[in-house]
Amino acid sequence: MAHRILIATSRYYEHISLELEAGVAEALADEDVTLETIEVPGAFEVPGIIAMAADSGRYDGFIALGCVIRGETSHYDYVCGESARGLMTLAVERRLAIGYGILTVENEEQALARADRKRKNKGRDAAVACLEMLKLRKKFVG
Ligand SMILES: Nc1c(NC[C@H](O)[C@H](O)[C@H](O)CO)[nH]c(=O)[nH]c1=O
Ligand SMILES: CC(=O)[C@@H](O)COP(=O)(O)O
Repeated sequence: MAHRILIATSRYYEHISLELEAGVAEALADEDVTLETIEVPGAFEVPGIIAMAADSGRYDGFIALGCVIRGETSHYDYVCGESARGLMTLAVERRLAIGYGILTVENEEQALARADRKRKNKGRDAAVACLEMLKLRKKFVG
């Protein structure tokens, strides 16, 4: 049966997220998966929405997408750190298969290079990781 994967994406930097989403779609085009996307305001909200969606039992795996760009204050550290921590907590404590595609960068130029499908394509990396964790989970959890 097709794996049901939810893409949880921050729209804070929408143009970056859209390119990451395109990278995911391209990477999974030939796989037996169904993809759904849900948007949240920022990276900080991504773990929360994945937790809610996981509770619904409708998804096998998750791909977290977004971009956090350093500003003038320490806010960046909280948004990046808490978002990653929340995702790791979900992955470890609830055995969720989560691909991590939230860019944490110094400037927009770095973000564009990492989102771009013709360059670093971090959307693809997150998609591949999610799929691989889904397969590995079968081995141990069923
Ligand atoms: N500065 C960035 C944010 N900040 C917003 C937070 O994620 C959050 O939505 C807000 O604090 C309301 O709860 N989000 C990003 O995704 N990227 C940023 O660079
Ligand atoms: C990552 C952020 O939240 C950042 O955009 C905030 O910028 P600032 O630290 O200049 O308020």
